[in-house]
Amino acid sequence: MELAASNKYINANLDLPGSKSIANRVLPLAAMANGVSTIHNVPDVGEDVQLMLQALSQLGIKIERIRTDVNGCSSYKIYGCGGKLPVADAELFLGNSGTSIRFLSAMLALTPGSYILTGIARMKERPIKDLIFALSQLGCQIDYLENDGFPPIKVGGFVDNAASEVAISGRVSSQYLTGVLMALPLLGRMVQIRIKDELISRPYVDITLQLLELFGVKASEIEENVFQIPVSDGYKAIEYTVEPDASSASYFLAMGAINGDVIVNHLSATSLQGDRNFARILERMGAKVTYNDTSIHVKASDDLKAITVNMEDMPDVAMTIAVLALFADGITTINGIASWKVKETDRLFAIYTELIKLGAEVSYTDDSITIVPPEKINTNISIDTYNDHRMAMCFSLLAVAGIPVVINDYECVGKTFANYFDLFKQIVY
Ligand SMILES: O=C(O)C1=C[C@@H](OP(=O)(O)O)[C@@H](O)[C@H](O)C1
Ligand SMILES: C=C(OP(=O)(O)O)C(=O)O
Repeated sequence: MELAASNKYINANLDLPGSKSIANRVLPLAAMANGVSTIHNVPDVGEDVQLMLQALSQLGIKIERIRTDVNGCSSYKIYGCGGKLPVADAELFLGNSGTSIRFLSAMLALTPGSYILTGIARMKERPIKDLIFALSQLGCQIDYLENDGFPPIKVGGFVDNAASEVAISGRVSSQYLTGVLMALPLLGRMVQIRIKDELISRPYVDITLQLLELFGVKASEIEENVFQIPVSDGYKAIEYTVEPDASSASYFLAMGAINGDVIVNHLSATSLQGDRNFARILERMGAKVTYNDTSIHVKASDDLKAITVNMEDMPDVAMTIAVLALFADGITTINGIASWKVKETDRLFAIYTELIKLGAEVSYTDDSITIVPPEKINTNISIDTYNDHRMAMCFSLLAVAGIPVVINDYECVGKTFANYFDLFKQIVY
């Protein structure tokens, strides 16, 4: 897709689609709950969430679309199975959705049925070993069907061994801990989970803990990195509205910082998602930022300036900062991004390669990237997107900064935001 340079001052007031991370927690929790839940603002524009919905209906969960909400979202009724899935044998295709495969692997491993979980070729390169190792401590039976440590896997034949403590690594992905936290309340007894090394992407675990509480299970962190699941009779049904996706918001807030005045509604300093803090990074780069009760507002102010920043808590929107570095005065260093290598693509390689094409001087280590912007950014460059939605969305910012660019295979945005470029064109041109 060719994106012409825009010199327009961007004025936008946006209602964005619901959060993938929240939807992909709430939907399986509602599926396992006792009773019928109603969930609003579920993004139909995101393949990851559609794959989760599809998997749940394959497992026999009744799901009813009851209403169309704004911007490609719907409200659904989820008929919870009270922890007893109607279908005991299924093969689930989960695309390249890390949340779907990690959360469902954990939940299904602790139920009596037999299930295969698989995905696209890249999914088969994304590690899952640390999660499997934790689940096997509870008596879960799990086999790797192709390569050790990676999907596809087969889970089945769970026999509870009454373990009261599980140790898990949080160094590669926080999604493993989230999966275990979501699955354990189904056992109904008290269990402790201990992080045996370090925990990256911590704000995502906070989303999990807050949502578990809404579903009636108050898991607590009894000491740093030790989590306790209480005795419970499972999840209760809820009515809930999914917040807009704060990672998707980053592209529009960044447009405000480059050349505009952008308001994103229904996100605030108290939103569940850690990426709510993205605008605070824009503020450090020189944008004028206001957090209101029900919106985040970013306005261009001074020229953008380079910063050194640790993005371990916000790995997804760290990519947005990497592109903004092109327009910032000085040298940007982003630390805390080791997890980039195991996401939709090797994001370290992808970001490095595409920034170089644009004329930047870029270097990296295992968990950092340093970007020196060129005097003049190369125009009309074809940006490869590596089947990674965020590559397409963050490099689209070039057009907003007045640099014409071509985004190859732009349809990859469908993973979380199929209508991204429709919205982009509406507000940028
Ligand atoms: O739990 C979640 O919803 C997510 C956690 C993060 O992954 P890691 O914990 O693997 O960094 C993030 O990158 C991903 O987009 C969504
Ligand atoms: C890393 C991501 O997704 P996931 O791990 O859920 O596939 C993402 O959306 O940037």
